Amino acid sequence: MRILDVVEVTRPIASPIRNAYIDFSKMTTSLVAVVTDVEVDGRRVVGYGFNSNGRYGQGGLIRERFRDRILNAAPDSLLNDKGDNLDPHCLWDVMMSNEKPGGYGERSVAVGTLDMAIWDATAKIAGKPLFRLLAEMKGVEANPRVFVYAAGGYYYPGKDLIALRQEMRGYLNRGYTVVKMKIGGAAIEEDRRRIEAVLQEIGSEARLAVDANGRFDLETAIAYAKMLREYPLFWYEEAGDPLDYSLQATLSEFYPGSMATGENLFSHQDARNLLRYGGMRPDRDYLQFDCALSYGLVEYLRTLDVLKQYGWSPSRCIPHGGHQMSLNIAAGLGLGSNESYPDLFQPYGGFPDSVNVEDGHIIMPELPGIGFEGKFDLIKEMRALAE
Ligand SMILES: O=C([O-])CC(=O)C(=O)O
Ligand SMILES: [Mg+2]
Repeated sequence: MRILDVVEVTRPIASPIRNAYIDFSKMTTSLVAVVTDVEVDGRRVVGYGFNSNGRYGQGGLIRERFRDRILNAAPDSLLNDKGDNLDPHCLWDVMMSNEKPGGYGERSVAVGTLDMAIWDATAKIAGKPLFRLLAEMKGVEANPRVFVYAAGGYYYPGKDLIALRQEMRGYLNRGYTVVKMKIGGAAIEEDRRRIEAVLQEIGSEARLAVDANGRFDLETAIAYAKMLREYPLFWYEEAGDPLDYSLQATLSEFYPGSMATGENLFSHQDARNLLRYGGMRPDRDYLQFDCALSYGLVEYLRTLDVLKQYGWSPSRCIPHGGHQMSLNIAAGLGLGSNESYPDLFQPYGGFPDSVNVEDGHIIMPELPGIGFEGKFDLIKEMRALAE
C-alpha cells in the first residue's frame, strides 16, 4: 500500500462580505487530494481536504515542501503497525521533518489541509465514517447527533437592518437555534442597533453570538463588553488580538457571560498558552481551534490532551470553519458543536446533501471517510482534481 500522488489546486472562495478585520473579495482555499494505490469496492481510494476560510490557499508550501516529503518517504514508514492502513501520525512526522518549533502560523494551514485528506483516505480504507473510526480509536461512544450553529451576519455593501434580519430569519427557517453575527466593523452604536434588530427578529426562537474578529484594543473590548452584557448573548467572540492573552484575561472581569476564541491559534502550544494565561473559564467559555488551520487532527488530538490537563471538557470546543472534518471530530470525540456557514464558502462548507438541521442539530450519515461523497457539488470538484 502506498501514496501515489499528492495534488493541490488553489480555488477562489471569494464573496463581497467583510468582518471587522478583512474582506473576502480575494479569499482562496487549497483543495488537495492524496491518491493511494488502494481500491475499495472497485474504486481507487483518494482522500480529499481543503483549508478553512480566513487563511488563503497554501499551494506554494504544499508543492514546495510537504508534497515531496510525503512522496519521498519510504512507503512502509507511513503505515500503521499492521501495515493495512495509513498512519496519519507517521505522515504528520514526515511532513514536519526538518521544521523548527514555533512560528505556528507559517505552515500549520498547509499541514492541516493535507492532514484532512490523509484522514479521509484512512477512514475510507478502513471502510468507516471518520467519526466512527475516531470513537473506536479513543474507546468512546460516537454520537452522530451534532449541535451546529449558523454563522453569518457579515457586513456587506448596502446591507441594512432589514436584510440582516431576513438573513437571520432564513437560518431559523432552516432549523438553527443559535446564529452568529459580526461586530466591530461599525461604530459601537450602530453595532448595538444591529444586535437589537437581530434579537428582535429571533426572539425566544434562538440565541445570538457576536464575533469581533480580533479587532479591539483593550479599551474598546471593554466598552463593547459593557454594551454587550446588557443582552442575553450566546457568546462574545475574539474581542482582541488572538495572541493577546492578557487582554482576554482582563476582559473576563468585565464580561460575565460566555466568551469564545481560538480560531487563530494554530498549535497545541498556542492553545496551552491561552488556557494558561487567557483567563478563559471552563464552566462557560468556548474554544474554537480549527484543525484545518492548525496542523490537522493529529495536532488537534494533542490540543485535546492539553485541554484535559487544564481541566477542560472537549464539550467546550466548538471549532471554527464550518467543514465536515470538524463535524466528524465532534461526533466521534464529543466536541460541543460545530460552526456552519449556511450561505457562504460553497461548495466546501456545509453538510452532505441528505442532511438537514433540525432543532439546531444534524445527524451524521454513515458515509466512509469524512463524508464528502455525500455532497454532490463538492465531490464533483474533488474528483475533477484526481479521479
Ligand atoms: O469571518 C471570519 O473570518 C470567520 C470567523 O471569524 C468565524 O467564522 O468565526
Ligand atoms: Mg470568528
